[in-house]
Amino acid sequence: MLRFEHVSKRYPNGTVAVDGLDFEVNEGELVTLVGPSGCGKTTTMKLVNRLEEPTSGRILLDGEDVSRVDPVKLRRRIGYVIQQVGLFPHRTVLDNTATVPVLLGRGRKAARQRAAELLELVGLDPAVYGGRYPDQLSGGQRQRVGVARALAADPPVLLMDEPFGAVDPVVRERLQNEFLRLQQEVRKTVLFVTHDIEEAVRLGDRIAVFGEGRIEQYDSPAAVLGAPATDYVASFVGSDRGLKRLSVTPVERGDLEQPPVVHLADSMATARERMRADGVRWAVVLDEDDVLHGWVSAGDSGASGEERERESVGTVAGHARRMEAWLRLGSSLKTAFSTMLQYDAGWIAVLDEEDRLLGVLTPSTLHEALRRSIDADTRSVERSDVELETVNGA
Ligand SMILES: Nc1ncnc2c1ncn2[C@@H]1O[C@H](COP(=O)(O)OP(=O)(O)OP(=O)(O)O)[C@@H](O)[C@H]1O
Repeated sequence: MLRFEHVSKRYPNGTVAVDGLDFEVNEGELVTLVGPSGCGKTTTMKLVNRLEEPTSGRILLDGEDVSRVDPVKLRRRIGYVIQQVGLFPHRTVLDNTATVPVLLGRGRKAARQRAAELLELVGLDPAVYGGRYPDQLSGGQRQRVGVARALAADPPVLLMDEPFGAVDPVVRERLQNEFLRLQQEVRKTVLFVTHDIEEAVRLGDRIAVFGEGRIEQYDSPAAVLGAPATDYVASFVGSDRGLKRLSVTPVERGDLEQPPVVHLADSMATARERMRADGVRWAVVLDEDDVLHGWVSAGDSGASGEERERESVGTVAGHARRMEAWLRLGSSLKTAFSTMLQYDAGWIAVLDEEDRLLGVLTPSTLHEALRRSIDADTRSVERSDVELETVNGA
């Protein structure tokens, strides 16, 4: 879809901003470019939409050399979102968003209709925000308008240069989540510049780690964190990369425990029987629609016969306790861990997309999943040790 072939850029003052870039971005892929200030990330972006021209090499968009495409036509195919959003201060949010469709010759009415849809898509109610002016918005809201505007021409490619750099960390995380959800819907080919490794890891399908005008590693987030290709990458991702890795390691089916499951309408005698059969002292409780309700305990094992008798009376509904912590399958181990801490819970239900219970995560299964993630790290270290030994032994 987008391909860099031996691309270099030397500015007239002699600065070599990028030096022999070779990489490819697939259609619908979100690639983050990460690296310290001045390593050439912004220049790389500007070469794509021809705000800068390469000194050597070429860039292909859908197989076509961008240097042969008229820059104005090219930029219609490429949305551009920058940190200083650059909204027109004297136009309303709706008109700002409709700017490009109007330029593209869409009727004003159709363009505004589309703009309203896009504002909706980025989480701004057009009825509330459409008539406001940019200075009547928060920084985060302005960024959303910037994203809506970039999407307005429905370009297949989006270039985003630190779009969430100017907002506080909480708003930033919200914008990142919203953007991920939006990207699931629109599936653009995205180049996203950031100097924040956490942001790169959260958003990227792949990450290009830049150092001094070159790509040091181009890989999945898990690989960049788990097996940094060079010392430079290792120091850039930080010594807490094991922890960062939690945010890219998903909860998998194999991690789940399967406690007995009972329904609110079941009798307690049935519930106790199931727990006894499984050798456990609690069961997950679902309501009549199979939606998570909570849990029920088998009761105190030291209870007298009479007490046990009482505990067995009636339905599960009379004994069940609420438990609302749950996760989707595929959530990160980091989310699992923080949910468990937040609810101070001994277990968390894991649900599928249709809210059906798939199993539960307990501290011990979470621990195993953490091990799985850390082992993957250690294995990659061992592998390089082995290579060294082979070299030394030869
Ligand atoms: N127009 C220019 N003329 C000369 N040098 C430039 C020009 N633009 C950028 N540079 C230099 O090229 C190098 C790469 O700059 P670039 O803006 O691409 O880096 P960056 O990784 O995006 O940095 P930041 O994260 O600070 O935005 C820097 O040394 C910068 O000073």
